[in-house]
Amino acid sequence: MAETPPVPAPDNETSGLTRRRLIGTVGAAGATGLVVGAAGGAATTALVRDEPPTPLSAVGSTRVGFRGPHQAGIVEPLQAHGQLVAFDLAPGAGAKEAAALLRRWSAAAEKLMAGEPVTSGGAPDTGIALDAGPSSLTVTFGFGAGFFDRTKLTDRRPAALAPLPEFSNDALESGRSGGDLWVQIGADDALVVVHALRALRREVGDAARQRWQMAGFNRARGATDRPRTTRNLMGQVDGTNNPAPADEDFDGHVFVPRGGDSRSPAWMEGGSYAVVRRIRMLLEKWDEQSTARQEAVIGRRKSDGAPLSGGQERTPMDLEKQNGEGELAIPFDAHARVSAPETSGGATMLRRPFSYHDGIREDGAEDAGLLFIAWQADPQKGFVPVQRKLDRGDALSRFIRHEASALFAVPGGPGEGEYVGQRLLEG
Ligand SMILES: C=CC1=C(C)c2cc3[nH]c(cc4nc(cc5[nH]c(cc1n2)c(C)c5CCC(=O)O)C(CCC(=O)O)=C4C)c(C)c3C=C
Ligand SMILES: [Fe+2]
Repeated sequence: MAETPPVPAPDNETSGLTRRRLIGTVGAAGATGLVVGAAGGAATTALVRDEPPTPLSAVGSTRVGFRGPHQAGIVEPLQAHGQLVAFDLAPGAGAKEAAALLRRWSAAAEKLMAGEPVTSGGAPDTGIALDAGPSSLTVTFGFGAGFFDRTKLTDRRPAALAPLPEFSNDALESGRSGGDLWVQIGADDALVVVHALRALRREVGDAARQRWQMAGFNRARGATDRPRTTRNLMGQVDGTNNPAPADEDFDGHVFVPRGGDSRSPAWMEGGSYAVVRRIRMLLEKWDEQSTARQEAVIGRRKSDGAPLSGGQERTPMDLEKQNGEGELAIPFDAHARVSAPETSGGATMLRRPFSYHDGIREDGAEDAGLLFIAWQADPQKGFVPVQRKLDRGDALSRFIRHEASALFAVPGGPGEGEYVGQRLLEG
């Protein structure tokens, strides 16, 4: 079937992230690449809703390509649902078992991202997504530092994958940090995400054990009336000053260059490094602050994300501007000022987070915050210098706790006939 151009997803866009990986939309249920439930999608819908069936919308039919220079799930617009899962290789599993797992995972991910069912070792598809389209599903795979020891590929471990330094504000839980292997799953439908999660987990077999899992969400496509950057659970517009793929130096900031560089071997060409931080928001304390105080903490207006130096959301911050009292309009310790490349020696990362809300903790506080995911060509030129500065003097740090941390080398996207990580495991 000839694929139609992708349908824009205005309310999911973040800072002009393009949909360049989106290979198109597929037509109404029954079209190539879509799977209709055993009883027929139309009949099922009519039975449940007592109304005529609606055609598959852009939300369900948007499909992202699995193959390409970069893995999917880095530059695509934020999806409404996500699962982050880390695994450790099983005792006794080495490079051979890891390569077989990555081969199985890649085959499954390609089918899942096309909206197709996945059978596993003779077991039929679980059926969880049988009547859904691909729903912008992306599956992304990464390697933690321990992977290279367990597979005896230590000499191929990138220098850029060195452990992150400790920060004074960290309260990290080891059980929810680190991991040999990482899978990021995102889609605009929750069942599509869980379908992918279960299909990929079934492929693991004896090769690895799950270490941790985190579920997240963003605003759903169609939930707002015009293009907007997403909001986080503090109510802030979050993502405005992300680098955009159209920026001249975007690839240099986010992806490892052709042939690698001094801190990344050639097998990482087209790849990126994902810093994953589970950051709890102290929401009760945050809610006690006036809106003016909350805005001063970030340096931007809560209503529309405009900088406190004036203008609209996309107006560049004027870091010198003073208010009527002769104070800096964007305070000295405002989060947006402290983290900006202009004040951090040009350090740049692409932030692509999910929010999370896991209920109430034992101390009665909300267990909610941000699954912060930062993408960069080298963490030493992105996350690390910025977090060092934030750790020293960020007004936001009084309202957040970093509770889990991981760093993964995410290799480039697979070429035709390749599996993800093949250049590492067979190169
Ligand atoms: C080390 C990197 C960063 C961490 C950790 C971090 C946590 C964090 N941030 C917000 C909310 C906002 N951040 C904003 C901007 C912003 N944040 C970082 C880096 C980290 N944030 C950067 C590099 C920037 C961009 C700075 C710039 O160039 O202007 C904003 C403002 C809007 C925007 O540009 O996105 C908000 C809001 C939270 C809630 C949080 C931890 C929970
Ligand atoms: Fe931030």
